[in-house]
Amino acid sequence: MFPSYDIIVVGAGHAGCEAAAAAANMGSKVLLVTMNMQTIAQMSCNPAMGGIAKGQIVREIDALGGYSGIITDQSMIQFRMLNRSKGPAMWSPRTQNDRMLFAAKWREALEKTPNVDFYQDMVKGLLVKDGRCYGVVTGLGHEIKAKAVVLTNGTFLNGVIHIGDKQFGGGRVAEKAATGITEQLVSLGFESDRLKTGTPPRIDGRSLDYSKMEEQLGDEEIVGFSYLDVEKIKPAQQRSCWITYTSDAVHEMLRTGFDRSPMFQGRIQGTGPRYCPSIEDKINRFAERERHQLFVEPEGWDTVEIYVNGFSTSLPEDVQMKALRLVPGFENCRMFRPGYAIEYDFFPPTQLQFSLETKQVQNLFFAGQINGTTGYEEAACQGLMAGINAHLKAKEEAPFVLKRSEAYIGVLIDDLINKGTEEPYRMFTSRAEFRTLLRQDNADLRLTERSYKMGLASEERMQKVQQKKDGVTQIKNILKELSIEPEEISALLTEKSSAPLTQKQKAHQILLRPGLDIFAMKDQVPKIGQALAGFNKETLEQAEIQIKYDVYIEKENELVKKMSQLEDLVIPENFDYAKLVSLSNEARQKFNKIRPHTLGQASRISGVNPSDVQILMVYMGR
Ligand SMILES: Cc1cc2nc3c(=O)[nH]c(=O)nc-3n(C[C@H](O)[C@H](O)[C@H](O)COP(=O)(O)OP(=O)(O)OC[C@H]3O[C@@H](n4cnc5c(N)ncnc54)[C@H](O)[C@@H]3O)c2cc1C
Repeated sequence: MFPSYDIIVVGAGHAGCEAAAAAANMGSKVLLVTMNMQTIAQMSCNPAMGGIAKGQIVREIDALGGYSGIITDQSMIQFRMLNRSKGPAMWSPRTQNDRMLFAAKWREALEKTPNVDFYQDMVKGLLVKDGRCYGVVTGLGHEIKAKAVVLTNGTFLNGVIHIGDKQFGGGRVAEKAATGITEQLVSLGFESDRLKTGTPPRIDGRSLDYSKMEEQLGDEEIVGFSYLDVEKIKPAQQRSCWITYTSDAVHEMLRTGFDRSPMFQGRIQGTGPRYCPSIEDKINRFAERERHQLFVEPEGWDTVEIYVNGFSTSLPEDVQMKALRLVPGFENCRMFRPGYAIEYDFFPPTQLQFSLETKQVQNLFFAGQINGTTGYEEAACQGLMAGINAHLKAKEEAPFVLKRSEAYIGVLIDDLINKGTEEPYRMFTSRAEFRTLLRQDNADLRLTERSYKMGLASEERMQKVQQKKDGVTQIKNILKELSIEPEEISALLTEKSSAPLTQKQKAHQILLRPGLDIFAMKDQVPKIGQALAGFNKETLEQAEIQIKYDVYIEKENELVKKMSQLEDLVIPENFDYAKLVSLSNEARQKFNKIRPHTLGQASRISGVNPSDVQILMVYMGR
């Protein structure tokens, strides 16, 4: 019934969809097996993409030729560039999306991708022989063969849902849990563990009083995620979000449910996301806080359903409802669906190689929540990388690995593999040491060419990047050569409270002044306006960032060079750590388990001290 495939992707969540698209676009014949084809690219939690650090990841996925950026742009109902008041390293795009449109666009995009076949069934096990995976076995008993398999099971592996004292199996509410895979992998020597996450109740927007809330408008300019020209909504069409707050009364009401809370009664085994806690966790941990902010977010264009961001909970439904009705604007609210918590199996990611192939079983790749991460963006980027690497493995080519200095995706995978995770891992800008280099505005400059050379990013993408690169160089040269007389710019300098020029100065030098920007200079100084006519906004902005932040960028580049010296020191594959008696026990255990490839990698493993690295270095003759 089934031909033999190059790649089988198990699960059509954010990771699975990107994995299937990437492998297929590189030329592999792909089968996407998922339990329910109606839930392809389902947003399990809030209908939003991007945000701090996550926005950078979506831009990187797009730069590499993934679909998440395009689909997010096509389905957004609101756009905001967060952190605009800070330096560009911190700018992070974020969208509110139409949940159903997002999923529909993903399915459409996959159906239009040549080389992707679909099959709806639950994968119950893997075909493994001599330490190599060569296919899957489904619930209906089909054995389907492939050169490599990517597992992206999300929260479905032995998932258990909790609402108050009710508890039932499920991968998401109203969807079955997946069984069989964990048990088989454990029997093959994999370690698995439990994590948990939660989601808030969904409310009927017609029952809310928005006059009691603060309106949160979208930006006046919509930048979007994709570097391609994707048609987006007009700023005026955007839907607003709203802000309201909990209060002491709300907290008191929530506390009445603590005795039936799965979290406080110890009925949930897994660790939850520290940075995205449930409301009961927040009022418990931050008891001194009088109120917590709630974001009231529409779920789409044609629905009245509302997502109450910040009110994730697994308390009993009656308590959820009573507490919500004490929130300003929610006095008469009607509930569509209660909030719930879910716990599920994951596989500590220290069991993976940088390609996301497992160490124990060759040609088997893991991506997404199965690796202990949380978030659509974190899942999608792993899916993309696993899809690329599964394709490369099937073609017997070298893996594609991104360094920490090249992409947030590199930081994420490096963290997972070297540090593992004991709680759901999400990305933050603080996890990246080279933030000035890893900006959302330059992901295309950083990554597209590499992807193009590998056969993933399209010709169109590559041409756009080349144009941008050339344009930036030209703008920088123009500004370096263009002399501005004091009287030509005096009005602008006065307006910006900047000291007047005493003699002519190069435009490049003037742009370095705080408060001055390239667009004002272009608009108000005719000579500059003429010289820069013909460059688009994105290219001008890029040139400005590179000019203004040149010193910081250079500093980070220097640091990258220094750090890469350790990255170049390769540790022999079968290195015997038992020989190094002065290593700490913890370091020896971790080195044996993770088997770092370089001294750089060894230095980043959690529990390894600089002294351990020094011992290694001395032994290796440095
Ligand atoms: C209740 C809940 C709350 C969440 N809250 C947040 C949050 O607040 N913030 C946040 O950032 N993230 C949150 N998440 C996480 C976010 O949804 C996930 O990180 C993201 O969706 C993971 O993507 P994924 O592709 O790894 O898996 P998923 O999106 O879970 O997709 C898994 C896919 O695999 C399929 N599948 C599973 N097992 C099998 C099998 N054996 N055979 C065939 N198909 C299979 C499923 O049908 C599904 O299509 C939440 C998730 C849930 C469920």
